[in-house]
Amino acid sequence: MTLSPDLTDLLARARADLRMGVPVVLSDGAAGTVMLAAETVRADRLAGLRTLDGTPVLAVTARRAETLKARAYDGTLARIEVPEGADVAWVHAVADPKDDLRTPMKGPFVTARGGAATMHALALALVKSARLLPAALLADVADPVAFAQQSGLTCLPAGPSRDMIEASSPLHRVVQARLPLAVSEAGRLHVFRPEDGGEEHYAVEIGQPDRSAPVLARLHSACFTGDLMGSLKCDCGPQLRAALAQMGAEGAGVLLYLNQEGRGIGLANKMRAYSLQDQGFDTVEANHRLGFEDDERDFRIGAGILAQMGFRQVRLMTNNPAKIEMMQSCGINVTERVPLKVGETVQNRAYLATKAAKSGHLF
Ligand SMILES: Nc1nc2c(ncn2[C@@H]2O[C@H](COP(=O)(O)OP(=O)(O)OP(=O)(O)O)[C@@H](O)[C@H]2O)c(=O)[nH]1
Ligand SMILES: [Zn+2]
Repeated sequence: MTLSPDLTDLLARARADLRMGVPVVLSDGAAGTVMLAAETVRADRLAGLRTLDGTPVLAVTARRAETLKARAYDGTLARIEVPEGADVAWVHAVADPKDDLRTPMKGPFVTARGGAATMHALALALVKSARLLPAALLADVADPVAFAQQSGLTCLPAGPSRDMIEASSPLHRVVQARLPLAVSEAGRLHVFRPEDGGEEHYAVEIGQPDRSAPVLARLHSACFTGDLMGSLKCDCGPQLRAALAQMGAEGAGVLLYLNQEGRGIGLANKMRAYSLQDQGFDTVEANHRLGFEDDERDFRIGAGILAQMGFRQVRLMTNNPAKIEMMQSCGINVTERVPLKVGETVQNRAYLATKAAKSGHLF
């Protein structure tokens, strides 16, 4: 039926539900699971989860499990059994590292071994894509489709949903218009929107770059604190302005403003990482303690936008070799790396040094 939501719509709904604390049902034919985001779970919903067929488990990433000293038998994740008396505060304390140093002895945790962890991996991919803490509560349910219908919950087919989350949703240009800028009056802004209702991304085109020659390009990831607030903790704001200035001076270029705040974890999680940095952890350690990888960005998004705009060769303004590798593997030829070394401050010196030492940044 064409009026019914398709899988893309259901995924967008599921993300919104999880952010509100509403459960989502994952179905694999006859078997199924009800999931909740650990960050937004409420006491009544946790109690509801306990009335289902299976004992609830809290799925966390292997990164978070490492900090918690919980055994991760499933490779990239661990299924922590939720003890009988555990309440919402227990769930939050396991998922969120903010009080780890004050209360280091959270365990011991019992983690599940054997059996499939496919649903758990999907649940973690979903909460991550909803920009929540990477932890989810799950409990089995016998007839998932009927249960979802009775309870008015969004029901996702597990296999195809995972593929779609990992493939990242196709982007379409919705509008473009002239945007005179301080660096160049010949500016244009293009807005790209993903089919799954996720974050929009923008491209600022300066002048009329020749599509048959390498274009001066910058893939800039959103940084609310650095780009807009003038934060001294990173170099993003100066990098953004320096890139635009160089494009203005050369008369042509393209800057992608990708809404991948906090290297893809979202602003709330980035602020959690900042809070951990105030406890003494560096930028990479903070991400790991939260349960994320160092960098959760999907650079295929940027490559896809460049290709849609007709750019196949770039002179890429970056200090990050991973961006160059990703562009090349996505079919964008990086003919030259243009260094972007600006904005070092007393406050961001250690941050930049960590990026050089642990993430291979070139300074
Ligand atoms: N998780 C996390 N994200 C951060 C932190 N500091 C800055 N960011 C984010 O890091 C990203 C920086 O993006 P970019 O400047 O495009 O990328 P880069 O990897 O530094 O590479 P180049 O700037 O191209 O050399 C932005 O999304 C910021 O919001 C931090 O301490 N933790
Ligand atoms: Zn920044």
